[in-house]
Amino acid sequence: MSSEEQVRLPVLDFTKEDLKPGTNSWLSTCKSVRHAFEEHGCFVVVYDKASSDDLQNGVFSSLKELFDLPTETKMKNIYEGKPLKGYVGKHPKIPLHESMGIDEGTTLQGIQCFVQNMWPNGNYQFCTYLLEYAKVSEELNGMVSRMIFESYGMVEHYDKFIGSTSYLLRVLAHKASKQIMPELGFVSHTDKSFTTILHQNHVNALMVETKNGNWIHVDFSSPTSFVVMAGDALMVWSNDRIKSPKHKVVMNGNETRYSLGLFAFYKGILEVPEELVDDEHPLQYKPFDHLALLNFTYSANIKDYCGV
Ligand SMILES: O=C(O)CCC(=O)C(=O)O
Ligand SMILES: [Fe+2]
Repeated sequence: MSSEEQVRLPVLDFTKEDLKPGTNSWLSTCKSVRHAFEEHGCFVVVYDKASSDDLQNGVFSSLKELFDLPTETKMKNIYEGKPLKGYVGKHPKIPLHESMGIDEGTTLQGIQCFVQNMWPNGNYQFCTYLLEYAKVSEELNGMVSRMIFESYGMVEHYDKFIGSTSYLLRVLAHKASKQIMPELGFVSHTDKSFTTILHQNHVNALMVETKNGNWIHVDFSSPTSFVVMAGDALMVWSNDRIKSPKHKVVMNGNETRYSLGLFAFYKGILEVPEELVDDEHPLQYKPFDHLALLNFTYSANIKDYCGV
């Protein structure tokens, strides 16, 4: 095995009791977050607020129940004019993949609205478990966002930023491959979000491209593990200090993989802060409307959208 193949993503511990703004462990974690983002574009976080057996079993059995619904029902997950939020499945290039977006998925209203289309008589368990999980994921995203601002010396911008953030929760199912060889579950892409928080059941399948162009497997099979991923908007905001990494899902083995992604979007115009422009880092991007990027063609390069 070459040394490159042994590269692993950093694992940051967010379970420390005193991980609160102002403490030494907060300050050192801020540094680790910035370093991990700049080196890899993503990292694993250990966070135990959603790891109880009850919540884990509740979330993943709810997702099984959801994806076991008839395709016609799942196709009712439509958000007019917002193609990235609806149902995706039965795609000939990625037959193992199915996913659905839950707009405003960290609110009871957002989840109820989604549930109404799937189960007209309601589904109390689905609402309760998904909301509880989404809240933990949002909390984790808030901590990471604050650490980003703080680590670049701009903590005063955090409150406005997080107050204008909206969330898309995407739930995904990847069936086991029937082939002996590993099979592509979801094509290589970068996220359009500012940050993405990923969680999954015990089935690993995520691969991330390293700076050197090699693909590595990401193990986040523990109930306490999350992946934090930089999206294109963070790449823009950081003026290319942080690169949004390419990633894909490759299925191997004989179990269905359920995963959840919380995608954070800024409701407004994002621009590179002047503090992040200097001789070494000339301005790379024009200000851009983050939510409008969602409707820009999926495969487009961010440079085509708002590059200088
Ligand atoms: O299922 C995963 O772990 C990744 C999903 C993903 O990359 C996405 O939905 O953008
Ligand atoms: Fe992604």
